Amino acid sequence: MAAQAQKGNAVDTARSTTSESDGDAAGDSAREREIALEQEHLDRVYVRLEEKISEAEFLMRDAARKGHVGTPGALAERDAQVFRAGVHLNRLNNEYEDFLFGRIDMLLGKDGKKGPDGAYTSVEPADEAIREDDTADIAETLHIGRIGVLDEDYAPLVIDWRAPAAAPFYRATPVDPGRVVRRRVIRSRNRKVLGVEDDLMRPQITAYLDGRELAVIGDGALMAALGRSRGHTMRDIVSSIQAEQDQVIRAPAASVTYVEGGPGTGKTAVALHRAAYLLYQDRRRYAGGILIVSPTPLLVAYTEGVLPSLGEEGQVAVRAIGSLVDGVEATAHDSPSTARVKGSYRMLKVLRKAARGALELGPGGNGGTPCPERLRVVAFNRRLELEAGELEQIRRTALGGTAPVNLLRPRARKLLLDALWQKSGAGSRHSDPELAAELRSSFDEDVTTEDPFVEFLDAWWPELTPRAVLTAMADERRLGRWARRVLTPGEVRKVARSLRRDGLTVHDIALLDELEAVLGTPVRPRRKRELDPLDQLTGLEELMPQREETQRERAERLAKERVEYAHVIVDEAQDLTPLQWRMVGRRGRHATWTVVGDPAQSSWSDPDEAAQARDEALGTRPRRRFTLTVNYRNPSEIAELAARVLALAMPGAEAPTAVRSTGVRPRFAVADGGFGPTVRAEAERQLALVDGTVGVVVAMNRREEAARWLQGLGDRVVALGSLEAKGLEYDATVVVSPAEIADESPAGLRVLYVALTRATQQLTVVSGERDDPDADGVPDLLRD
Ligand SMILES: Nc1ncnc2c1ncn2[C@@H]1O[C@H](COP(=O)(O)OP(=O)(O)OP(=O)(O)O)[C@@H](O)[C@H]1O
Repeated sequence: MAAQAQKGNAVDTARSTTSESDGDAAGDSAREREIALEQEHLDRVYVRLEEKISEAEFLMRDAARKGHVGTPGALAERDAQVFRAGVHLNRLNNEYEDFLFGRIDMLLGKDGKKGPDGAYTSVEPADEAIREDDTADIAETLHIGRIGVLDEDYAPLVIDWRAPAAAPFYRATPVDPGRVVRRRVIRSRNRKVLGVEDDLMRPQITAYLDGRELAVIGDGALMAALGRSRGHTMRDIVSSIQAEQDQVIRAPAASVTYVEGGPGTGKTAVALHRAAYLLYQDRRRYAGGILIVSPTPLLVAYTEGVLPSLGEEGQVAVRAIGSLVDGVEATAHDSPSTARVKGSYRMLKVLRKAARGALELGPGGNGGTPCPERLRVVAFNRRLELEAGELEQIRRTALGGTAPVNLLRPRARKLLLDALWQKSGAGSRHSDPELAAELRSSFDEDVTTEDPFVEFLDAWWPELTPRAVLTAMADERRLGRWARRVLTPGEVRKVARSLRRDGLTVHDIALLDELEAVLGTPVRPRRKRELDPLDQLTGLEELMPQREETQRERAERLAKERVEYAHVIVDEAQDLTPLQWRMVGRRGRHATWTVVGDPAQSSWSDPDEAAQARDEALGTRPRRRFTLTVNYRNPSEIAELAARVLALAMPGAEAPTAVRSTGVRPRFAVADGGFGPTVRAEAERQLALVDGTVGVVVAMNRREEAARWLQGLGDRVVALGSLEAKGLEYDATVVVSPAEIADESPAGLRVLYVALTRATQQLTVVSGERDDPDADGVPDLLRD
């Protein structure tokens, strides 16, 4: 269903002035003329791009033939634009709908200076740009696209969307238009221009381009974009970024950029576009990688296509919070009360004790070879022995302080040798210190080359893995010991029980990462990787006839090898637990940060504790704060209903302003008996009404049941647990039993707020008995 644009003041963009009406013949021919003009330009762009790819191919062949062409850095520098053009052209043919998507027509600037991309730099118009009779001439026209393209005379055919010259395309508003008179969004596919949508920034003047009055076509690009139906993946918003979003995307990368905004304000979209922008601004700096932390694998999958569509993927790792530790991937959730314990600061003490305590369990931590209770060796032809009590004392001394347990093994080994040396009595034989030292050293060699000593050490001070310690914590009695005076017996029971289950949960990943830090990894000699001079060229492999590794594969490999990043972007930051903040913080100790979130959507029950952890992870770096205020996802009818829950969840919090209205009010249905038939019927109804996707959101413990209710309805409909709905959106949603969702956890009302704000067009709320629906089916929690 097409959404109707609401001509309100909510959007920080121009409302369009339409100089034609639908079906009007003059209007149609104006549209066709404008489309033909843009087609001409697009054709020129493709001719130029093809020239550039030929250049790129030649260079590549040449580079491969010669084996090397200067230092990798210099090569990358010199040819980066050529390579990128080639890569983009390759993809353009297959993937990109809108390579060239924008245009701005501008007045004469205050001065005649041009920037490196060939565009005039002045933001404000010259005094004489507008004549007294409110007419003006267009002095400069810029086309905006996914990459910059210069013609043979170095004049800009297309400006990269991230270049400073493109900023007016996003920033200009009727209130503050700068030099922009008309902003145009161009829609194309397969090299064919399909349509144009214009917004007038200075509707009060009559502007001329080449002696002809400037045409204005269509109803505005934003509304067209918002009305489109949703698929299983997110689209980029590059052609309709709004001014307040653009401020965030282009904010300087220093320190911490902190962005808050309600549901649907574009936080995730902005975060992804910011990653692409930062890479464009300073590719060398971000060669250290950008990490985007996402709350769920579903959201990672949903947003996966955005960066490639912006021409970026190699240096950006998008990871779910449950996949941040290499080699493990967790998707299962703990119950809210268990998650609360596992994510809290209190676990730090428990983990430190567990890491030390697990040593006593011998190699494997749990059940394997038991920890030996005595050490017997022969040295200098004497039998020497250390008893359990002595060993215990040595262990305690070795463990003093806070150093990582695995790194203390050399210290423990030294203490053992000291004790054996003492027992041998050999120390008293020589008073000459040099001779004594020599004797000691041959004693040590004697002992340490003996198998029993080596075997003893391996069993008595094994190298512990985080996984082994976590497994050891699954024993309730043992965990009780390690958590004494920190967790209650009930909490110990819950944590131990959850660790006994198969597979790891999302919250276990932060425990593993913390244990990794507490245990430490002994340094092992690493094999040096040979440096291939061509290795640093992005996109190279796509042009080489025999590539060995795709860009994505290489990105994955680099991500695995990488421990820290140059920039960290945290999406849905309100949900990170203290331990998760510590885990993410370790990956960005020297990074700059972008943190986006909405406290009103937090599913974490102790926001103050999480805020403290966030502040610790981000350190004392100064914060630059932004607030996004416009909801681009929900029509006002849905946003109004959700705002009722917001008022309960966070009294006084302000909801973002919905930018459009569909005239379709949310629907209420009551399930008599079981939910299954009603939910299925409502989902079927939604499927008939919308072209895109339908999401059915239920309390977490009903997920599997809900999947069964929807069996056979096809892949346009999905069942989701309330926590999985985070960040996602659907054309239509069915929210099942608000009361169940709200009662799931202390943060349940905020989780319900998330569930109610997922739909772009239609929302149905299904109530059960527990929801206490009124005669209209409106559940208690959603009544005015
Ligand atoms: N400027 C824009 N032009 C077109 N679409 C936009 C724009 N800004 C946001 N959107 C669309 O609005 C929807 C919501 O955006 P996004 O998911 O980034 O919001 P969010 O703030 O992260 O929401 P939530 O907090 O609920 O997860 C997306 O479909 C996005 O593409």
